[in-house]
Amino acid sequence: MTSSSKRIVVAINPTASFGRGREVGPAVVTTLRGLGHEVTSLTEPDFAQLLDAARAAVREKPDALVVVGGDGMVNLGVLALEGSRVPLGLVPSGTGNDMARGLGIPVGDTEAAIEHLAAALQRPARVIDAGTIGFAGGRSRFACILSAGFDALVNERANRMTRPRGRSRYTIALLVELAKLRPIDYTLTLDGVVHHERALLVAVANNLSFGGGMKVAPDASLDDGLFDVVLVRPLGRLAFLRIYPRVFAGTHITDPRVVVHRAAAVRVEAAGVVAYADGERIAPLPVDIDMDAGGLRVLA
Ligand SMILES: Nc1ncnc2c1ncn2[C@@H]1O[C@H](COP(=O)(O)OP(=O)(O)OP(=O)(O)O)[C@@H](O)[C@H]1O
Repeated sequence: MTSSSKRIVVAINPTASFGRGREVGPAVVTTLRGLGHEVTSLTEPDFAQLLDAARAAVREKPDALVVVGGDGMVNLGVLALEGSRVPLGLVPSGTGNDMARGLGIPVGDTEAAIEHLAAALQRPARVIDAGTIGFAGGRSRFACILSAGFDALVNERANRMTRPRGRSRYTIALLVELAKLRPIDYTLTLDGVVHHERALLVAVANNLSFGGGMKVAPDASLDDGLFDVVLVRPLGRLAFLRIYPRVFAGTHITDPRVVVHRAAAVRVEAAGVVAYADGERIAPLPVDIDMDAGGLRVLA
């Protein structure tokens, strides 16, 4: 083994992106072993068992935990690494892959992503922020974006759909939900200040995009110790459809009905709304979100 050889745990979601990236996990393991690293490969029948296995592996203090999948697998990594200084590596093979986009990790080119990881393993890890989420009966963590409102409904619908594959699934889910568009009455507490807001969505963002490159919080920084809290105030369906394509470029935030706050502690309350984070279902509101500044080390 060379002096730069590392002990690496690779946690794989073979079902990411509807199983399209099934070969990515084995390719990561083979390539890293070929480079002389000592690799433990983890796959389990479901997310909960994989999280248990990853947590057990992290207790052995490996040099890195690498996740292979989409943002849900980033979420698994963030949960498994709570309280640990072990860095998180990522080879994206999911549908949205928004964390990889935010970190500058190649998306849609597995070979390039593995090369990027192999190079990052030889550098000090980058320190970024994470978020903690408190809700009735539990707590969780996230790295990308917590959303609660229209976008979460779209996410929920897109997750239930099996086709079309890729980003257009989100567009179709969006159009279906758009037909039922209703403003939500939120109570937001931002660093102790209470705001009552009628809005279509609230996104509490560490990373800038969700849904496969939709830059809902284009100015969000992964290491500024603050969340960008994006609100979209009520819009008619046509106005919403006009603004929607602008989210891919992030230019929607110039619309006066889009409001961005910055805060480190956020409470989101609204009746009958479920919070999603990193594309995973978290819990019905209310949720309390706290900044964990510098809480995550990443290989990027
Ligand atoms: N064997 C398994 N291991 C891990 N996760 C699994 C497994 N089977 C199903 N899943 C589910 O996969 C989801 C995570 O998928 P992931 O984020 O990796 O890919 P994706 O949804 O295609 O991508 P993205 O989140 O970037 O859109 C979780 O909700 C998890 O419950």
